[in-house]
Amino acid sequence: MTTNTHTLSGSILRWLGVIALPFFLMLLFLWAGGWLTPYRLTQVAMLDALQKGSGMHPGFRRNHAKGVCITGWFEGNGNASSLSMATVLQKGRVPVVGRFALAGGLPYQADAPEKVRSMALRLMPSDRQEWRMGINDIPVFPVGTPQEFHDLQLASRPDLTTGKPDPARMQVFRTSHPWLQTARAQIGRRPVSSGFADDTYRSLDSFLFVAEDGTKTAVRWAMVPVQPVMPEIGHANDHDYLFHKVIEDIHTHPLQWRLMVTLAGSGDAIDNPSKGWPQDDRQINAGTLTLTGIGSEENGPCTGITFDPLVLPEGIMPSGDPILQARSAAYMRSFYLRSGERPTAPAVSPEMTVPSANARDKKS
Ligand code: HEM
Repeated sequence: MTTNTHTLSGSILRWLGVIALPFFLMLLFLWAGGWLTPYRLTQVAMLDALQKGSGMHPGFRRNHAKGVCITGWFEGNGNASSLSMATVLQKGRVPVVGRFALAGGLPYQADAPEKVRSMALRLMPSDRQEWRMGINDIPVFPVGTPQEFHDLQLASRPDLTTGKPDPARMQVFRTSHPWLQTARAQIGRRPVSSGFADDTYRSLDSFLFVAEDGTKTAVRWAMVPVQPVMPEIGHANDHDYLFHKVIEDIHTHPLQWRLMVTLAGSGDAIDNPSKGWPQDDRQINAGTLTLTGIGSEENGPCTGITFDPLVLPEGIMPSGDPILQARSAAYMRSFYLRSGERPTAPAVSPEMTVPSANARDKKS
């Protein structure tokens, strides 16, 4: 009798195992595909929202679509090495590949003073502990969460008849997100420099520097131009004046930026890039970026790279800022999509060049 009961419960368990495992795997599959949580913000939904604003431009980045590749090096001075063990922050020079771009998914948009400019960098030390970053020339990010970013893309998408964002829809977004008013005002009144060369680019998101002994310090950083900052004058008759200017600048002489690291003060928002940090937070000059080459995205050295902000060396970690994870997922999807598409020629396509030895000598 006891033997029969054991045999029966054994076979029930075996059958449950046979049914339960595939059932569990099926649930997992449906969950990962977003079928069980239709309101969860997925990387697909995020990219759809970006595409609703810009339309479909095969082969181009789904954001910051208009750009050029840049090359040069970063020279760490060791000033930040007590805060982070990252190789790139020790004394020494590492090669850099990067990109200048305009925010937005339109690869042929006209350059204009109010448009957000960006610098993206891949710092490549010989021990492969590379550091990638995408940094923008605004003081704070317009939103604080991935959901807000998604909703802003939908609210600001162009109206089919006017080709511009519908003011009523934008007003609904602003009224329902009053806490973003301060960031919007800060972005609106930022000083605008003459071009890419004399602009300051900021991480906006916060990160953690990790020292040898494990101590973590919350930081943000900015690339601050060594070139004198000139006021914006605009060039209405040149559709690509910002790009033409930076191509000419780099062809004439190398361009340089200081990497200024800001240490969070007590009370600074670590997990929300729409909130600025006070001007009197401690800053460290951690090294100098020098750019000497500029060239087309068409088969250029930056085209096969996505500047995912979570590609970090040992010694730099993501903070709790939720936008970082969303960026990483969106950049991967954008990279995946564009890699399988054939792009048309980019709007600006300089041949990859470095300045003449003569021009370099004049600078140093
Ligand atoms: C949830 C928020 C965000 C989303 C969904 C998003 C999405 C994207 C996507 C899809 C790309 C194109 C990536 C590629 O194809 O390689 C991109 C590029 C870029 N993003 Fe974001 N982004 C977000 C927030 C930010 C923030 C906070 C910054 C801060 C500075 C930033 C800076 C950049 C830069 C500089 C690029 C251009 C990189 C390059 O030149 O290749 N983004 N973004």
